[in-house]
Amino acid sequence: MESGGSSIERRNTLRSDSFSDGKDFDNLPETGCLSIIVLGASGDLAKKKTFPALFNLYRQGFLQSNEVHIFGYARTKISTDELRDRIHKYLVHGKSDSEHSEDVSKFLQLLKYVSGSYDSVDGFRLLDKEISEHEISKNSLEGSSRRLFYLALPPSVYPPVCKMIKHCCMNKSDLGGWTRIVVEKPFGKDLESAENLSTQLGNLFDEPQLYRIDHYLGKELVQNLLVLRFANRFFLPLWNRDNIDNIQIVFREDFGTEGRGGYFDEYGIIRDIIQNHLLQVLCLVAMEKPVSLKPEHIRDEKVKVLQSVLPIKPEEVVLGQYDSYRDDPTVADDSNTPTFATVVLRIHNERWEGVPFILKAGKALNSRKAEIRVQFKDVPGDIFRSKKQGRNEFVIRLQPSEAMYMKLTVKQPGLEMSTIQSELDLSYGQRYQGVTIPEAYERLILDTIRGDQQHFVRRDELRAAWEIFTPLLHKIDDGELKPLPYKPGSRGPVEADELLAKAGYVQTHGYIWIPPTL
Ligand SMILES: NC(=O)C1=CN([C@@H]2O[C@H](COP(=O)(O)OP(=O)(O)OC[C@H]3O[C@@H](n4cnc5c(N)ncnc54)[C@H](OP(=O)(O)O)[C@@H]3O)[C@@H](O)[C@H]2O)C=CC1
Ligand SMILES: O=C1O[C@H](COP(=O)(O)O)[C@@H](O)[C@H](O)[C@H]1O
Repeated sequence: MESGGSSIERRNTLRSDSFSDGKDFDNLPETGCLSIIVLGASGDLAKKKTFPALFNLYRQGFLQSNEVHIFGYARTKISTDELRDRIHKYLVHGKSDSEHSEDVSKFLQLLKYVSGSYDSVDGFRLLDKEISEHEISKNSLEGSSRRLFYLALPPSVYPPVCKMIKHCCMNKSDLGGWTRIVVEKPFGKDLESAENLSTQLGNLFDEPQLYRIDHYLGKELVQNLLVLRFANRFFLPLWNRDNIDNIQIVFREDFGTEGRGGYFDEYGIIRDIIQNHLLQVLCLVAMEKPVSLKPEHIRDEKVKVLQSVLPIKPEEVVLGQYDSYRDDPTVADDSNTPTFATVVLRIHNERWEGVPFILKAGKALNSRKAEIRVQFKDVPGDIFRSKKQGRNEFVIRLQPSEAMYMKLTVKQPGLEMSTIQSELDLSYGQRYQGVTIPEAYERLILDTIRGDQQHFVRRDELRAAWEIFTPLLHKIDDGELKPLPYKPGSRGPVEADELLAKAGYVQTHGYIWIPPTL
């Protein structure tokens, strides 16, 4: 297929080659029907992300009407038709062709809503009955059916819900069937609470049944990181402390907590973005080459990176809170919660000793983007005196407008021998015209069905991630560290830029990368 071809091929099988719940199912084809159960189906994530992702998988042929049924479960008392009405507009969002609307109505027919509480046997028995009826109607052999429970719920209810699933909704798995549980972040609030949650879930399900989702791991350019690093000769010799001066991993949003103030005030930007999304990206940027692409080999290397991170120094942290944040009635008037943070992490190993990894995230800033910026050291013996032009940088723009570009110094075209900064630019919109880049949730749900845990967070990874941030978070929770005020629509506190410069980042003045237009 040409490199600009269809992003996902239609497939008949949902089987992954790389993994199978720790059991040897090689001789057991997955013939049983598939039930996907979205718990918290009345909520924000379910309507905006989970159902649309399922719809896109259906539309592309990854979920087949003859084998899949989708159940919504929540306390809210609505009918199946009301649930269909609620999610309809999120499925058709931005699309209008008639073929699509036919797909939408067929997809909605796969849906069934069951109402019940999260800790009652009655609700879950009813759910199990509905799932079993579906399995029987599809002539699915006992032991071969597959059940995927997606917890689009606040983590506080994970333990009772998992207990109920274990108690009332497990199927037999001796003929290749399975039961898997997908849990959303935040997985805990600190090391202790996360371990507590992991233990409660671990007492009910084996690790290969648990899928801790971090949707940044499903983003196209995050998935590209290992390919870039380990399939290109260019990068192999350069990717180390001898050549790289500093690395920034940045998340910026140009809107505030909007409607999620209550949740956010309890967690703050470090728990919401940095401890999970940005740290996962850091792992992929910094890890050593895994033995193979097997999920366990990759996750082993990620854990090693996390375990090599040194304790965070308070002087290498800048926190901020945007001015109108506390106007939200769901936010405490004296809230100490940061909506912005810059944190320098240092990795104590042979490859990265001395290279600061600067993680920066903020809400209500002047732009929306997420990117990785690798800044190289100055050229030794600079005969062109090109240092003033700025350093080489390799930038991976995760969103919006996925791209990667290399900032480099070239001769300015013309008669004079002068230098200028330019770039080698791979902008996806231009290079891969007509290709739809799948949504992160789409890929990750497909992985859960295929049983591929590569892009999910393993328990020891989670533990190591909390070990890094818990001391800092406790200092913030105790009011020992306070966020600095910043204006909504700004770059955040100026102190953050000062910290960046102190860590070694040299800004190129006068250069700006403009994504190419078609
Ligand atoms: N929304 C988003 O953009 C993102 C969300 N997440 C995570 O996904 C999960 C779900 O998020 P989201 O959909 O926004 O959450 P919601 O607040 O919308 O909750 C989802 C559903 O859970 C039920 N619920 C809410 N609060 C409680 C409670 N205290 N006790 C029991 N049930 C409750 C409600 O259903 P009912 O009352 O009908 O039972 C609600 O519709 C969370 O873990 C969140 O952190 C992660 C990334 C992004
Ligand atoms: O997990 C979260 O992510 C979103 C940002 O996701 P993105 O894919 O749009 O970058 C963020 O807005 C939210 O606060 C956080 O919980």
